[in-house]
Amino acid sequence: MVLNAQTHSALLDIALDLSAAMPSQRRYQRLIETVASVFPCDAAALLIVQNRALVPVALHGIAPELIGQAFEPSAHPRLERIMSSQEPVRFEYDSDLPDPFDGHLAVDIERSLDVHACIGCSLYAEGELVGVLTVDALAQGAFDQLSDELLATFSALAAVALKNANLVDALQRMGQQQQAVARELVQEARLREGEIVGDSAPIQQLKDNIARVAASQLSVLITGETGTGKELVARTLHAQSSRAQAALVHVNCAALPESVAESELFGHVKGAFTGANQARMGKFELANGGTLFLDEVGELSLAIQAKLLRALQQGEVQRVGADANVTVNVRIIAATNRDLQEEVRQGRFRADLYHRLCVYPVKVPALKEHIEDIPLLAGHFLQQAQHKLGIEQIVLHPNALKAMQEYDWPGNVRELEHLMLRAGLKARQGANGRVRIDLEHLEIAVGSTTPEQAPLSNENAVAPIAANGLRDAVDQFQCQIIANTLSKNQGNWAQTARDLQLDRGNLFRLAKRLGLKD
Ligand SMILES: Nc1ncnc2c1ncn2[C@@H]1O[C@H](COP(=O)(O)OP(=O)(O)OP(=O)(O)O)[C@@H](O)[C@H]1O
Repeated sequence: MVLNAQTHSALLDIALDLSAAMPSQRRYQRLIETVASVFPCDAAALLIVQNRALVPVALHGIAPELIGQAFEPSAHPRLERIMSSQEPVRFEYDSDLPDPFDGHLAVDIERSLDVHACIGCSLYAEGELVGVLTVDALAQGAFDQLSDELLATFSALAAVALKNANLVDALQRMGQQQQAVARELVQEARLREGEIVGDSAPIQQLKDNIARVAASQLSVLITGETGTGKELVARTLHAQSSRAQAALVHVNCAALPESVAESELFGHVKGAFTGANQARMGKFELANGGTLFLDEVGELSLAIQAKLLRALQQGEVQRVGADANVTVNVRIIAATNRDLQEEVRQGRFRADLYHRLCVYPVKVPALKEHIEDIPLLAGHFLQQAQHKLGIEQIVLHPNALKAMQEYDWPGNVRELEHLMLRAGLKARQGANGRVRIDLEHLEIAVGSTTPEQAPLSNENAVAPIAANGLRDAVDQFQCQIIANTLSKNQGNWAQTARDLQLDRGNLFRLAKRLGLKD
């Protein structure tokens, strides 16, 4: 086959395009334009096989609205003929098989349809039929000089181009699907695990601080008012540390009665005391290789503080009743809402323990110090409320937001979290699907009255009978009472159960049924 310079450069163009990164549509159009520039034709079409039909993806000299339409081979005998042959098919100028593009060709070809030349090539890539290329010309015998060899060369290149574009499309689709799945997973993980929300300067500084110390093995003391997010900070710190794959063991020092504190922290051997029927690991051993989070560390008695200090100094623990020590490799993160330095001054906290714990102090700001994060935080908690309460969409009225920005937040972020859940519950009454939280749904009085001081209005006390009947109204009323009491008790379920004179297990079950608890 002897190629002239124009044909040679056209083939080269197609070959080069094969490896170039470009959108499929552009790849197809460049291919058909190259074909049209080499073949003495007035119209050309590139069609791909999709669900056994042929779909035009690039056209030259044919009405562009045909792109994307499906041509069933059974209804278009010329296309059927081309598809069933692996050689180029030349249709006689007077062939009585109808042209698939009848009525859509450029005007002058249309007029001479009965006397035009037409060739079709099936496009095979790796033995698979991927498409069809057709060329039409006004002039009778226009393609007589074209060799089958040249047609086959173009067809082979066109087939590979189609196959490539299909692959790229499929990969992109897969990529998009994977991205969507990944986005969902991230969203889910965020909702489950919790992330530090906020982009104010104090929160940014907090995040920087966490990132800085996470990679080290230093003991960290997290301080801040109640509900500011100290536990969340501890979890984030552990998750960003090299111990992230190991356990984060949480010890609530405030809930550790003196009598069992030593055994809880260091474990015991069988028979160490009455009722010790089995040996048991303490929290230190459980956290071996990981992180031990001593929450509310300021509540520990001086006696336990002494034992804790010894364990930290020696890197060893002794189970109650045991003779030998066990070596442990534990990173300590402690948290308190007390002013520990003041506690040291008052003789209630050991100075040496304080210095061991406070190698790297991290202070979590009170919510009133980063009030500019309220919109982000409120949005975050409303999204959670939306999930918990099965609401389609919750929006916040600007007046409600303004009131929240003027409020004092003595209970900090936890108070905001509970307020958003309660407001969602209230606003949901009688609404279907979409819910808007207005000022009236918030229990904060403008002028910084705390919720506890706000009078319990009739509306708060008794939920109106909802559209869904008494059962729904009772549920909503119970929800409201539990959420209110929980908020008053700063999220403490045991105290809430006591206040409501309910057994804790019964309260948990009820809260779960009402969607207040996971
Ligand atoms: N910046 C924040 N972004 C998202 N959620 C937050 C943030 N700060 C706190 N929270 C949420 O507020 C709630 C209270 O936080 P957390 O329990 O960590 O507070 P705390 O300071 O440990 O409280 P306490 O001193 O009473 O133990 C949690 O549900 C936590 O996920």
